[in-house]
Amino acid sequence: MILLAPSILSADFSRLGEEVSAVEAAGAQYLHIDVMDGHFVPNISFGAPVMKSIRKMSQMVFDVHLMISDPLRYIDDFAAAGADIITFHIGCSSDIDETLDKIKSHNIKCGLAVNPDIPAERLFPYRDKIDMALIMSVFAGFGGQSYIDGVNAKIQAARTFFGPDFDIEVDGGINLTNKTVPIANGANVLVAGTAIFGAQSPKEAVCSFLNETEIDN
Ligand SMILES: O=C(CO)[C@@H](O)[C@H](O)COP(=O)(O)O
Ligand SMILES: [Fe+2]
Repeated sequence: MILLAPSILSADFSRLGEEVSAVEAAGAQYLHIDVMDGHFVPNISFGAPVMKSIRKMSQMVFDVHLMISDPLRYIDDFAAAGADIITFHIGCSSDIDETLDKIKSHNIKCGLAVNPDIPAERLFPYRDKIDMALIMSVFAGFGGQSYIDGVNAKIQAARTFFGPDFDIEVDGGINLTNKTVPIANGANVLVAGTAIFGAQSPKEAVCSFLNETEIDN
């Protein structure tokens, strides 16, 4: 089964509650929450207080993507704000094992991410500790970039290594035209920001993603 994770990075923040309700009503299972600090990536988005506000009105799985230098420092805040999954990047300054343990101490799922220039193999030593691998199909930092086809082999390598029952999320540049590409290479969780919240009707965009992915599978 394919899981869809609309990224609120591309939502209209003046109507964030309505935007979240629309994608939830359309059947999106995850809500992807892109946190950027202007240091690990050259862009700033929002933090735990924004997530806490929308937590009150949504039952979706809150899939937090931390693009920040020192994720360990903020795990408690995002857990308290209602995260269900917290993913951070290989290459951040926190100790990876310590950060994974911290996430687990809150009884929530954890993931590890790799940017396009980092091999999937860097995730492999953490197999027994992580619940999800996030393969970036753009360089983390901005919505609206184009899917990098060079990551397809990495998605395949991750699927081969982690096996059929493991969550492999792909993030960046995915739209209704190319969504079959990450799926065909082994992804089962798709992030889409611009293709959903940039559409005239985010609700219809979610339905199209989900209907067509059902057909594909
Ligand atoms: O983490 C990121 C970007 O760093 C993503 O989650 C983007 O927000 C996805 O947006 P689109 O590429 O779908 O516009
Ligand atoms: Fe993301």
